[in-house]
Amino acid sequence: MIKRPVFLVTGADLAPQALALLADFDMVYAGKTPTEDDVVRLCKQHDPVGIIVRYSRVGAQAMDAAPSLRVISKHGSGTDTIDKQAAAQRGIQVVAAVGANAAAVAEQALALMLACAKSVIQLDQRMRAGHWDKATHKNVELEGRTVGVVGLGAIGLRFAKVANAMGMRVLGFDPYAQNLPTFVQRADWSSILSESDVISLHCPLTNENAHLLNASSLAACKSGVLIVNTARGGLIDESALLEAVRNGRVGAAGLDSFAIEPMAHPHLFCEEPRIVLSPHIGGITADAYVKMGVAAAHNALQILRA
Ligand SMILES: NC(=O)C1=CN([C@@H]2O[C@H](COP(=O)(O)OP(=O)(O)OC[C@H]3O[C@@H](n4cnc5c(N)ncnc54)[C@H](OP(=O)(O)O)[C@@H]3O)[C@@H](O)[C@H]2O)C=CC1
Ligand SMILES: O=C(O)C(=O)CO
Repeated sequence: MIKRPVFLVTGADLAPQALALLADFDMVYAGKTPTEDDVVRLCKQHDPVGIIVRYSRVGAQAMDAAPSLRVISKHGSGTDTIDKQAAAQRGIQVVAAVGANAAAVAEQALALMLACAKSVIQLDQRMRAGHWDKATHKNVELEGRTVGVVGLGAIGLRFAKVANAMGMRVLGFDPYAQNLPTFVQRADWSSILSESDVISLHCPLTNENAHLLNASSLAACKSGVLIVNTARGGLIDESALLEAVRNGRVGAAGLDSFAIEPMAHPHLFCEEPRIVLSPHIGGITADAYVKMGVAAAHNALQILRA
């Protein structure tokens, strides 16, 4: 029997619509949260022509373990867990399904911003404990406030558009984006820090921006700033953020991404009611899951068939 080419998926499953596109391939699944070693082992065992990255790191060792590997296709947008330099050196192409989960993540960022501004989780917990804080608590009104959007790509621009429709002034920081829409006012980093009432991160994690928000940048923020991070945990120094929430420099933080995932439990973030948490789920709605799978399969096939 002729052996069919293999796709390795670093996750437990793919949407049926994506699988239909890959019907000519044998599929191998690395499980729910595979380690880099799992990926290396499966590459050695199955020599895939393509890897669809849902979760996990894919480094040089995995690439070297799969001589047939030609494409690494991200089931989503951020490619920070893929060693792109090692891939380029080996002639392996890296592609991403940018845009497939943009609506989902922009909505998650808006949900976290609103949860922070309106103390949604905190007040819910207080009421369940028998408190009625109407006379003592004041929420933040977002209309007329300034939001600093960091990264003006598929997600950042969608988020910015809705924020602007809510009456917010939108400042945007992105050294690479061109032709910004009129509702975004381009700003330098120091203006983002000094003028924003809300800062929402929507840029990739790269070598140049690790700990973009750290003790010194947080100290330059407006007192009470709301921080939203649906991008990557590594963009924030988490200890500095925790300290800034505790001392009130940061009014509240809504986080969907963490330096280490899954986030450890117990974690100091869980002790702070003004930190709202979600388990890196922004990009995962039922609709986005299908769109990401289809785009990841389609992108990989385009490369294999070129
Ligand atoms: N929470 C979740 O589930 C999800 C999180 N994400 C995260 O969101 C990020 C953005 O996604 P998406 O909008 O689809 O990606 P895009 O590539 O469409 O947009 C990112 C934008 O940020 C720019 N950028 C790069 N470096 C910096 C920097 N140092 N400062 C400011 N801007 C920068 C990019 O420029 P250039 O194109 O030149 O690099 C690009 O314009 C992803 O990289 C990922 O980390 C994405 C999807 C799901
Ligand atoms: O698309 C991405 O980058 C993600 O984080 C998916 O969850």
